[in-house]
Amino acid sequence: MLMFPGQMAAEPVNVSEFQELARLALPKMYYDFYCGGAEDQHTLRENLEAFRRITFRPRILIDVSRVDLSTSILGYNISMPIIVAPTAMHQLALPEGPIREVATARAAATSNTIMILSFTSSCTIEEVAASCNAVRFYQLYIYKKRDITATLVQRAEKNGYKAIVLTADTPRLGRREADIKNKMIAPRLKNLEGLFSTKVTSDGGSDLEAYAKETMDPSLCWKDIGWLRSITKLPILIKGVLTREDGKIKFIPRLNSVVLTLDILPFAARKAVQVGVDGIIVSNHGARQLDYSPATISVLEEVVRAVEGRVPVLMDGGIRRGTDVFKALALGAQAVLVGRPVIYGLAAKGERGVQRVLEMLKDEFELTMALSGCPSVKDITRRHVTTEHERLHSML
Ligand SMILES: Cc1cc2nc3c(=O)[nH]c(=O)nc-3n(C[C@H](O)[C@H](O)[C@H](O)COP(=O)(O)O)c2cc1C
Ligand SMILES: CC(C)CC(=O)C(=O)O
Repeated sequence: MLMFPGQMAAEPVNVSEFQELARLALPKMYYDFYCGGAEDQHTLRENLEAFRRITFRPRILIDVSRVDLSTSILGYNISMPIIVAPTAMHQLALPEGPIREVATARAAATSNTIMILSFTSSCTIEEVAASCNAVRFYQLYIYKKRDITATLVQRAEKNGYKAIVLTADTPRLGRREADIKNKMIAPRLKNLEGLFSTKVTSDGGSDLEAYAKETMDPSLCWKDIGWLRSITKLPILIKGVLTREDGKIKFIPRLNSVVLTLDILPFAARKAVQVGVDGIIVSNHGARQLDYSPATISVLEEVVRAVEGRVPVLMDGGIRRGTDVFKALALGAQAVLVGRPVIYGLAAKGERGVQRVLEMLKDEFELTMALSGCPSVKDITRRHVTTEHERLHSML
């Protein structure tokens, strides 16, 4: 956003402008941490670019005097198919005052949508739960010290979180070169106070990476979903399943609904269903883990097909416009998660900023629906978009 000296900053009108405000507001180390991706950041660019290669097939002369964006996820009614992704350490975006993830949760509540609280949050599970009536899911990393993970799951359950989102794409942290150069600090995790010290120091690079190496369990495998199910009644969402080899896992009967945040691959999608999860989130962790993973929107349909409607599929990665939300729904997602845009809102304007970002995406999505001839989310179909693959195929 270009500004002349003395000129008042105009209110941002889109998510990119919020990003610029966040860049101006944050110390470089934190801004780099939030906006960066892994290694060459190819996937980071692709997450955005792949949306631009999808075009619309809008319909006309359909009554769109009322447009209904509401939907439901795992039985929870929400005002729009846009929910808050789990992102770490909101304290870095909003250092003043005790609020942090509480501000994000309150904004989600005002927007009548779901917030997924990160395992690496600055506020505690209890603080966020007490702050508002947003429907909350709890994102989980499985630590080498299983009892710590189990304690947090129990606290989430006790405090009214409605599902566990197991992030499974992080046996080790992706190589984020800006964090290495900046010597990114390790999180101080209030949730772990009295349980475990997260104070680690790297030998000259990213403390965050050293923290992940020290804590995350790289031996995590499919059978551990059985363990997780044995310690909670909550639905479980998993993030980050990858190979056909996962087929060795035995079927675990579904005891209750389970949601899964899945990173990318269709075999993984089948596996996720096989072990009895109730939903999948297609995600490449905002391009922060394995660089040269495909853009999530480009593999969404493949995953949706593999799942064959047995569980809902959600997606995240690169959602910056209401048109992106529409494209994801047309390709089979039941809802999308937004990560960085929420942080940009928080860094720029606190709770009100997050609220504005969610509102902007909602308004843009509503307009996209109207201009495409879709009065409700159920009216959005595969035939409302053309993918690059289809365009290339039609030229043969
Ligand atoms: C700064 C940052 C921190 C994140 N922290 C977490 C986390 O703690 N747990 C997790 O499962 N995913 C985490 N993610 C990934 C997000 O949940 C989500 O997959 C991603 O941000 C979506 O892409 P987007 O940022 O383009 O919307 C993080 C992403 C960012 C950008
Ligand atoms: C502390 C990190 C493990 C949080 C995270 O998932 C991320 O930065 O992408």
